[in-house]
Parts: sequence; structure tokens; C-alpha cells
Amino acid sequence: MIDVVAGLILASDGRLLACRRPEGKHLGGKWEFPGGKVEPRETPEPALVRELREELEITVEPLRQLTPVVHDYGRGPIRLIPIVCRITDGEPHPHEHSEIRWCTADELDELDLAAADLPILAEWLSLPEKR
Ligand SMILES: Nc1nc2c([nH]c(=O)n2[C@@H]2O[C@H](COP(=O)(O)OP(=O)(O)OP(=O)(O)O)[C@@H](O)[C@H]2O)c(=O)[nH]1
Repeated sequence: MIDVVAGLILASDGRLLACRRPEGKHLGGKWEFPGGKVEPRETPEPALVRELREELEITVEPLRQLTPVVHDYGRGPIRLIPIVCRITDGEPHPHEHSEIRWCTADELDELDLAAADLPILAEWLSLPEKR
């Protein structure tokens, strides 16, 4: 099983950052919560901080973890670990995505999200307190 962290980056106005995977890559054109694979002997929170520095040039503070989702796109199972976080330094500049967008809950619901992200969004939408 491959562990992948995904950051629900929460802005002070309640929006979350959605990122679009570039065409030509696995799941090209789909939207996701930015993150990536947890390395051997790494734990999810440091992995998220590392990935978001690399991909977006931001420093984040993890706030809480939501329910992990196991999904198989036909290449073996991944465990997608969602972590709500906030930016403590920098502004997002995409290095590995074709587009990034701050979205309200309704806007996220309209996006063409990667399949493994759908249960994560459903959990986020169901939370009475989005923080
Ligand atoms: N970072 C991230 N990956 C996701 C999300 N949803 C989702 O299904 N994935 C999948 O998790 C895997 C790991 O993503 P990654 O960004 O670290 O890896 P990658 O594109 O280099 O992977 P690849 O080289 O296997 O295509 C990919 O298969 C990706 O499609 C998500 O919200 N965030």
C-alpha cells in the first residue's frame, strides 16, 4: 500500500485550495488536494509540509487529519491521507500543477476531482465546523 498525503489548505475566508493535475500525467486534467507520496520512514505531517514546499513554495501548519481513503486506479492501492492545514508562510505558486484555485465548498463540489478525493470532499462538506 502506498501512502499519499493530501492537504486541505484552509484560507481564513474558509476556502480550500484545489490544484489541477497537468495533462499527460496520470489523472491529467483532474483536480486534487495537493500533496504526494509519503517516503519510507516519514510520517504524514512532515511529508505534507515537504510536498507543499516543493509543489507550491508555501509552509503549512497541519491542523487535523480526516479519514484516510483507500483507492485503486488499477495500479495498486493507495491510501490517501487528508490533512487540514493552514499557510504560515508564502503564497502558493504552482510548480507541478497546471492551475490552482481557491474554492468555496460549492465550487469544490462542481470540480472534476480525482475519484479518491470524492469521499474526502464529502467528509469535509459534512463537517459542521470547517476548521
Ligand atoms: N497528491 C495527491 N495525489 C492524489 C490525490 N488524489 C489522488 O487520487 N492522488 C493520487 O495519488 C498518487 C500520488 O500522487 P503524487 O502526486 O505523489 O504522485 P505522482 O503524480 O508523481 O504519481 P505517479 O508518478 O505515480 O503518477 C497519484 O496516483 C495520484 O493520482 C490528491 O488529492 N493529491
